[in-house]
Amino acid sequence: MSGIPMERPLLGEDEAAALSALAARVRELAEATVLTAVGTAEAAAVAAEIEALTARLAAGRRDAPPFVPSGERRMDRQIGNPVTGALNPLAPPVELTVGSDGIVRGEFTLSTVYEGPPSYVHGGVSAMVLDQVLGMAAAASGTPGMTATLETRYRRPTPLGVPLSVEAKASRVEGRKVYASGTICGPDGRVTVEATAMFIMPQRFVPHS
Ligand SMILES: CCCCCCCC/C=C\CCCCCCCC(=O)SCCNC(=O)CCNC(=O)[C@H](O)C(C)(C)COP(=O)(O)OP(=O)(O)OC[C@H]1O[C@@H](n2cnc3c(N)ncnc32)[C@H](O)[C@@H]1OP(=O)(O)O
Repeated sequence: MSGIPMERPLLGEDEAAALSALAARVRELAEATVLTAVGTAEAAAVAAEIEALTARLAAGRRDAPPFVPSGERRMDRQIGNPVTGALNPLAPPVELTVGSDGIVRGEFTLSTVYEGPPSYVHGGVSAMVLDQVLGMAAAASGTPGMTATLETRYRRPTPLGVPLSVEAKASRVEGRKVYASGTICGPDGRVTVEATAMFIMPQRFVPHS
């Protein structure tokens, strides 16, 4: 069992906006850190200032990432999610919409903090994005689940620093299992990564009938 409590505090609109703005600044900080050439003394001075800022934030620490109150869909509540969460500096973040056709779509740009091969996106980052998007497509089919399998096929390198699109759809539901597939495309519309996945609603979450 995880040591993080399942119960989540709910953020009000103002606090969610303020913390999302904070996360956006921290994202800029991460990229500036990867690219900085200010030299050792300045880097050490900035590190000390950041340590002090971190202590200020930690002065009011929650036991678990908060949620936002239920939006249009329950799955939009996880504002600390590492792919879609505006509150999480590690999230690009990828903004997703669910169409009436059940297709989950999003556009996003990945900065150099996600670099794998020089100038291209790390394959694990593409897999993480696809896991989330296919998982949301599974959930949109009415049967949310945990990832049981995820297969990625890297057709061509995914470029950093340019708009990418991602989409996914559930293809079939078999009891507690949902199958989904999706793609990431570059700005030219060509597929860079394809994925298929199977999600399983854990037995313990199935309501007893
Ligand atoms: C209501 C809540 C539901 C969950 C919450 C989801 C919220 C969704 C909301 C918003 C969408 C957001 C999107 C999120 C995207 C990211 C998701 C992740 O990152 S998930 C983290 C990574 N994945 C794990 O850590 C899983 C670890 N594995 C497990 O917990 C279990 O193994 C699990 C749940 C996958 C299955 O456990 P069992 O106990 O429920 O299932 P058994 O009864 O053992 O098996 C059922 C059938 O499935 C097959 N099966 C089980 N695991 C399999 C596997 N890994 N691969 C292939 N088949 C598997 C079995 O062979 C069996 O097949 P036969 O019915 O007999 O034919």
